[in-house]
Amino acid sequence: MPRLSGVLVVNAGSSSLKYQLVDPTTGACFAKGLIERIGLDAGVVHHEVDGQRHVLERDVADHAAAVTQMTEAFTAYGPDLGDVDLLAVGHRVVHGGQDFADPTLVTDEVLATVERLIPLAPLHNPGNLQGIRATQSQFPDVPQVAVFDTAFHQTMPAAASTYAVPRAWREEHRVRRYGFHGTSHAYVSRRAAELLGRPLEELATVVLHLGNGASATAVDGGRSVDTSMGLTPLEGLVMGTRPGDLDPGLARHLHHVAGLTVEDYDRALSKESGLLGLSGSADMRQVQQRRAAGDPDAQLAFDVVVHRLLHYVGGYAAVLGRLDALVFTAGIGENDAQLRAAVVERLAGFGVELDVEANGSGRGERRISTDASRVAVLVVPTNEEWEIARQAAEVVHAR
Ligand SMILES: Nc1ncnc2c1ncn2[C@@H]1O[C@H](COP(=O)(O)OP(=O)(O)O)[C@@H](O)[C@H]1O
Ligand SMILES: CC(=O)OP(=O)(O)O
Ligand SMILES: [Mg+2]
Repeated sequence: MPRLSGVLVVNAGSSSLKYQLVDPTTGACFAKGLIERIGLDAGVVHHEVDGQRHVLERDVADHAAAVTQMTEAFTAYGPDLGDVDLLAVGHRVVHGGQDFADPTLVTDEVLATVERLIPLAPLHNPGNLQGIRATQSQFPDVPQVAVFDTAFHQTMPAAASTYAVPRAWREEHRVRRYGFHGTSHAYVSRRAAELLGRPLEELATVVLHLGNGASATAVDGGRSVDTSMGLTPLEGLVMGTRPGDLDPGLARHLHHVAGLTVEDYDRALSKESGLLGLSGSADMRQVQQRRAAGDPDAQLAFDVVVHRLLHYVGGYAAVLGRLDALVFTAGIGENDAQLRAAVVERLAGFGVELDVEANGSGRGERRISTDASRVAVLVVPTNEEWEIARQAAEVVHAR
């Protein structure tokens, strides 16, 4: 049998680590897994290969232990990584600041920069860093490539990336809008053009990445020109546990009326707001179940989510000056037909027309607007792992 060759993609979250062994050319996934509850009691390792799922309970103290569990799962259930030509390990790194506009070969200097940026992505960058260090020691001879969520948005014009705050904040502390989920927005906007059979260069697209974290991006000719997340992944849309846009006066108000510290405030906005704060559940499936049962809090949560989405879709159509395609992706965007319908039906006055059947019963990549619709509405499942593998392989080939 010919030896397998692929890129190992590692996406380390705050308490989880997702991995995939991917063919960077075709996107074929040879095996994938998820390690949950890192640093908590009763960790769980899920490994999926050849359509079979293996679930193991293991204590996983930290991300270094998770990388060891990952390689053990490959050895136990296949494919054995010792028999694979590993072209690279590709890492999702959430915050790259303004230092990285492209995927980058990991060096000590790159790691120092990712570490320096921890205060801007405290939920994400620490796990990313530990994941890289652990795979470096497990696979010392394999090139490690960092693929940044922020990179795709480095093309935003200054008008979109600048906050109207004092010069010292902007110049000394690099306070500006960076944007996230760039790997997903890049992949999805490119696939959308392919699906429409039109050159990416001529399309004006709004991509709605709606997962646990959520963001909207205005893409003009394949380049990000505005996005809803900012300095940190808290700005913009309503998310599972994050509120998105707020009045900046809120911090002072809560400090005065409730004595909230910066830490209290940050925890509430990172972990206790969004769908969770409004409805009691951070998970959109549960919100929908409660809403169907007549729960008014779940209904309000849904309405707030839709209202904020409309605000961004309309704003970005104006920023782009036209709109060819509106694209839904990630867990909610790909699976929640009711939410898509609620957004698209409110755009009827602009000539956007939902194909109710394609929206409700179709699956996978597809157009969900009628042929008469002035804007093509699409569902494009994201594939951040393939995009990371592709970009990592490009960096390695260019060396
Ligand atoms: N069938 C569905 N209907 C509504 N929401 C769904 C459905 N399937 C998944 N989701 C939602 O998708 C979200 C998770 O999205 P995902 O992209 O997997 O998140 P992440 O990768 O950021 O952890 C959750 O809110 C989940 O409830
Ligand atoms: C940047 C961000 O919010 O990522 P995630 O959706 O994985 O939480
Ligand atoms: Mg995600």
